[in-house]
Amino acid sequence: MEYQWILASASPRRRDLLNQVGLSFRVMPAAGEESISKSSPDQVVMELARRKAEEIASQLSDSPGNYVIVGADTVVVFKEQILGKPGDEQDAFRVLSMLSGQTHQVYTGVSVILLYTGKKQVHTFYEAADVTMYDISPEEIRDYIQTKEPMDKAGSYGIQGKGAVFIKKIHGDYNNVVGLPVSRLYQELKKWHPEIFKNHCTDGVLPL
Ligand SMILES: Cc1cn([C@H]2C[C@H](O)[C@@H](COP(=O)(O)OP(=O)(O)OP(=O)(O)O)O2)c(=O)[nH]c1=O
Repeated sequence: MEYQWILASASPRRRDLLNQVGLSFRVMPAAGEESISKSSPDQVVMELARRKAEEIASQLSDSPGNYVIVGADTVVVFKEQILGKPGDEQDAFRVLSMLSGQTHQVYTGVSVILLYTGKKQVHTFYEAADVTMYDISPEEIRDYIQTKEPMDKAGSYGIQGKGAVFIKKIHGDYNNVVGLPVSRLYQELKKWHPEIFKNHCTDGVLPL
């Protein structure tokens, strides 16, 4: 069976990560209703990821063909607070001051919807990692915010960008912090529906 892969995300980082592993896919960003009632971080990221994938699945439900739709959501968690993207620069300053010198968690939820021959199947999981930051001075935080890099990122930093200079150590999957745990995604899908990789790898390396 032939599948078309769809990344239900506007995140350039997620697009880069899927490209990195050689998948061929189309991007269809979901508007994503990101408000959610109070819940644990793992439930929050799985629910938000599922909503993004569901939104695109409903747009494609009348289109002929078979689809693999991938949605994801990333949050930072510190002392039981769930931190998404900063509301403004002041908020980014507050968040980075809080994370300075501390260890926080990054949760990414991933939801995959398979649409085939009129059927729908959903598989959702999450991955978490610990990230420890060096002390960051108020001046460094101000300079970093000037770069604008924090503004579209959960926890107000990008480990893959200039924010790398603040990272002391990480325990877990680096790509999970960037926004998509591609190895876990691959391992989950290989178990769930190995045939969906067929003919979808730009270089023929993936399975297989
Ligand atoms: C912690 C961290 C997050 N992020 C990013 C990943 C996500 O893109 C973003 C969290 O916001 P999300 O709402 O997960 O994703 P998004 O709005 O960018 O894209 P979409 O909803 O369309 O899928 O934070 C980094 O790029 N680097 C980091 O180190």
